[in-house]
Amino acid sequence: MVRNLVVIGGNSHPQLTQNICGVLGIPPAEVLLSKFAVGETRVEVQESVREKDVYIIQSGGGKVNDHLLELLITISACKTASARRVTAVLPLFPYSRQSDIPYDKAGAPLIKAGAPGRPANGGYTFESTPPTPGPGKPEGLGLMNGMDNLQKGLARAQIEESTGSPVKRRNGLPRNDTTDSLKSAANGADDAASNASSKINSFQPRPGYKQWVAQAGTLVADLLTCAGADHIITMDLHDPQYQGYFDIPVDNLYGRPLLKSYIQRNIPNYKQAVIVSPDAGGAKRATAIADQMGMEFALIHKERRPTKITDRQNATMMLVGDVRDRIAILIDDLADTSNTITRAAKLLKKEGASQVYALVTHGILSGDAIERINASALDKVVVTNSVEQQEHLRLCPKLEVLEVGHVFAEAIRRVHHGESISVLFQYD
Ligand SMILES: O=P(O)(O)OC[C@H]1O[C@H](OP(=O)(O)OP(=O)(O)O)[C@H](O)[C@@H]1O
Repeated sequence: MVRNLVVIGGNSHPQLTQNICGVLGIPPAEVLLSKFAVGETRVEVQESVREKDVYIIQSGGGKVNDHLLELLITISACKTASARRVTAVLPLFPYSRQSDIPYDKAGAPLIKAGAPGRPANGGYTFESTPPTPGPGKPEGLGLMNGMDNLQKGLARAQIEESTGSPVKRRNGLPRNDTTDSLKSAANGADDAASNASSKINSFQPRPGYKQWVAQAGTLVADLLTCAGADHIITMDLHDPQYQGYFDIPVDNLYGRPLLKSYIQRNIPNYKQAVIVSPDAGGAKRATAIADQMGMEFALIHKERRPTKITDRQNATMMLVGDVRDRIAILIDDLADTSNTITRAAKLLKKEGASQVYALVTHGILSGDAIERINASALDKVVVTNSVEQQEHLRLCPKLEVLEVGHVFAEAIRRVHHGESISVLFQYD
């Protein structure tokens, strides 16, 4: 029996909200989620949430920016309506792939070359510009400027003291007669100062400083907290360290038990199959499954770390491991354009794999991902319904969908009753 628990579903995945509420045995709360003609989101919570434990379900696929804003407004609406606690349930966490800036092998940000002949990273340097002043280092421009102003001021004070008249500044005001040496001292000081200031005016920071890649992951974490979220529930975060961006509890559920059970039930003689990670980033995730199931593991190594689709298409891929005459099972956290899994499947078939399965927690499948899968060497693609899959299922005969509603329902029930979440995955 769940008391004082309210579940609100956003527009991103009404079916999942229904499934979760079905397991919990409560109806979703009445909310009006609409838009003004201009496109602004409008949220009306149509029942009382005073002193209630509220769970708002909003996933990260589809119109991700609209859904995020809708979630923020709904959190804030519940908070200001005196909800006791508000938990944002994000089956696929939006922006979690942007928790760091893209970088190359040397650790420098990947930025466009600004001009012909400039190195691929745009001439990025780890040196700060202007250099930090310090013992034995040349003075920075800022410090020089300060010193020059001081010298100029002192020279002027000397002239004024000896002549008893104010010295004309370089602004066209009448100038009193002064001794040549003092005049030249003052003018010299002015020249030095104006040289320094023209250096500042013409100062161009190095290209690495002009480019700034937004760390949207940090901002999204802050926005959720500022809107009033007290707790986050999500699944298979792209980068589990992203939890550290929050100063509220984050429960990162695993999709692993669902994927493992699919393998056990549906892949014939699965112990002879090979678990494959399509890139180094997902190796930990895939080896965890291979180890727990006593299966072999292979890795596809991408020659360089790509950040754009075009980069990914150009990246060289090579297989580390043996898949000849065996079923290869690709494991990844998400498929967006599906470029990663379709290219990996092509390579695995070339290396002699008899069949290729892709088991992916979040089937975002944007743009022409479905067409790409249909035309690919993949035999089967298995995703969870952390993102809406009805339309994908209609278009893709190779697609199979695993239900996650009961996992989120159980997590909500446990959080509501103050029970452990980790025991949920203790024996997976
Ligand atoms: O379907 P796609 O459009 O090909 O995208 C899917 C890939 O993107 C993500 O990794 P990402 O390339 O962001 O980097 P990482 O795993 O190296 O962190 C994800 O882990 C997949 O491997």
